[in-house]
Amino acid sequence: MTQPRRQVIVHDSKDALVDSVAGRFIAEIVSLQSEQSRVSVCLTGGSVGIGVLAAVAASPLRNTINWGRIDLWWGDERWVPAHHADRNAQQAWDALLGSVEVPEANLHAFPAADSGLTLDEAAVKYAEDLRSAAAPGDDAVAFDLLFLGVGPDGHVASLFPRRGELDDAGTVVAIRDSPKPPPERLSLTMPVINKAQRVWLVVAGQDKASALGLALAGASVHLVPVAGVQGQRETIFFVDNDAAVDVPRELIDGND
Ligand SMILES: O=C(O)[C@H](O)[C@@H](O)[C@H](O)[C@H](O)COP(=O)(O)O
Repeated sequence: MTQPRRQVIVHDSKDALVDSVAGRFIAEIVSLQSEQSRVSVCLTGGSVGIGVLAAVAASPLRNTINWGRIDLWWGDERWVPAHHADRNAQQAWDALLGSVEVPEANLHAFPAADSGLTLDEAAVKYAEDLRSAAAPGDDAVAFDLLFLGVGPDGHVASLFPRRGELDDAGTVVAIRDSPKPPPERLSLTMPVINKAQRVWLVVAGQDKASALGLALAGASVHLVPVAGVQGQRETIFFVDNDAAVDVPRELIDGND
């Protein structure tokens, strides 16, 4: 098996980044749908991840994607009611999913805080959903494409530095006392993130520069969780100029 590809692509601004990634996303999904009957995509929360979805919605090419043949999952979720403004799935619906013909059955959102489940039961339920959609013998879906945002502390999904969840060998974890509000969340684990064929990280802002620079210079996953991210085929960091200031120059693949 060839070595997984890692790229850092720098954009002049956050707006340029989300527009470019939206275009690449549409092209990638159309290409994948020409090769396979269904495509699985794992979405992220965060302003840049949601910005990409809004840019997809604004694209005249958005319906070149066959929304009937794409399964959408989430990398993490805030433990809030189903239609709460802070909910990643609600933000994705508002930004894009409410504007395209994606069947309800294709949306695999985490249970919400008003689902009647406890936080721990919700984690178990999502793990069961991942397992039932996985290849035979596998414990979770191997996503064709998984998006991640990155926090100023290097967190991805809801996996934060120096926390036990980083070493969890399961598939879904319940998060309490999250450093990023709200305090209770649900998250995929690092093994499930890294099972994805393609991982696209979307990172903007000066406040991310240090964590990104540390991660790309080889810091440990416990210090900056983004350091532990590695897709099976590719890992692409889409960053704006502000977030790229501490990235070793030799790692930058040019500007989009
Ligand atoms: O639920 C969440 O909050 C996100 O999943 C989180 O991991 C986010 O992606 C990062 O905090 C980056 O957020 P920004 O893109 O807004 O910087």
